Amino acid sequence: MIENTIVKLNGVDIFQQKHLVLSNVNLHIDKGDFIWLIGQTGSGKSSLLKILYGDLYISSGSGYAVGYALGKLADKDIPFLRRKLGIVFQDFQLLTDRSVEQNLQFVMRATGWTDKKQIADRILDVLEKVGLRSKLKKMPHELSGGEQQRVVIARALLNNPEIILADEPTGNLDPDTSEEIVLLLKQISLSGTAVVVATHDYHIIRTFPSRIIKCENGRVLEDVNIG
Ligand SMILES: Nc1ncnc2c1ncn2[C@@H]1O[C@H](COP(=O)(O)OP(=O)(O)OP(=O)(O)O)[C@@H](O)[C@H]1O
Repeated sequence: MIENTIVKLNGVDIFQQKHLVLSNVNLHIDKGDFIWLIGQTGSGKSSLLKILYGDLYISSGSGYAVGYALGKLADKDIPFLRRKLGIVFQDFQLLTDRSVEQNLQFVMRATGWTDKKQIADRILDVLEKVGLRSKLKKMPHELSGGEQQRVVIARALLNNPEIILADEPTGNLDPDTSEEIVLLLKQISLSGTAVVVATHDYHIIRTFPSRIIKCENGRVLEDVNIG
């Protein structure tokens, strides 16, 4: 496997239950790539992301992501696979009864961190990256939607992932805040972490032009131009 390759799908068919959602998917993602993922509701964007984070299994073709052969994933591999991926969804999924710091600590403990100093340092490090160092002790409801989404991105960065998968990360945000979040994700990609963003927002794609892939009629199309 070439050193820069983060994801490689070859001839993969993607099913939800018995329904073939996407067929013969070929996809190559390198270190530091920033990719827009578009397509109508129900076209298969989330299903494609699910294949990458081991929530759907590959039954035909071959797939590789962050060091794992997706066709051979055992249940015990999945937590380790997910540590190398950062997942960011539209609804922020922060624990509402815990502070920013406690939300991040919770994930770190769950993913095997034990040293208190290392945990504290890493939390400050990721909050610095998303510009929220001063919000350490705040509760989620004390933050704006954009700030909450930044905490979710900070959480996704904790284990230094090779790729961030973001499913409609700006779906609940106003246009200016959406741009700030995408700018942050762009910066993250420039530092070497690949980023895939599923979105319906063509305006933001035009603001931040990059490679576009599209789910359409059961296929994944490459190098799409949205005009
Ligand atoms: N858990 C499931 N069980 C069965 N079918 C499903 C399941 N989840 C999704 N599907 C079906 O798979 C197809 C693709 O859905 P998917 O969620 O991947 O689309 P999407 O492009 O992400 O849509 P959206 O833009 O609305 O998020 C749809 O036909 C959907 O109904």
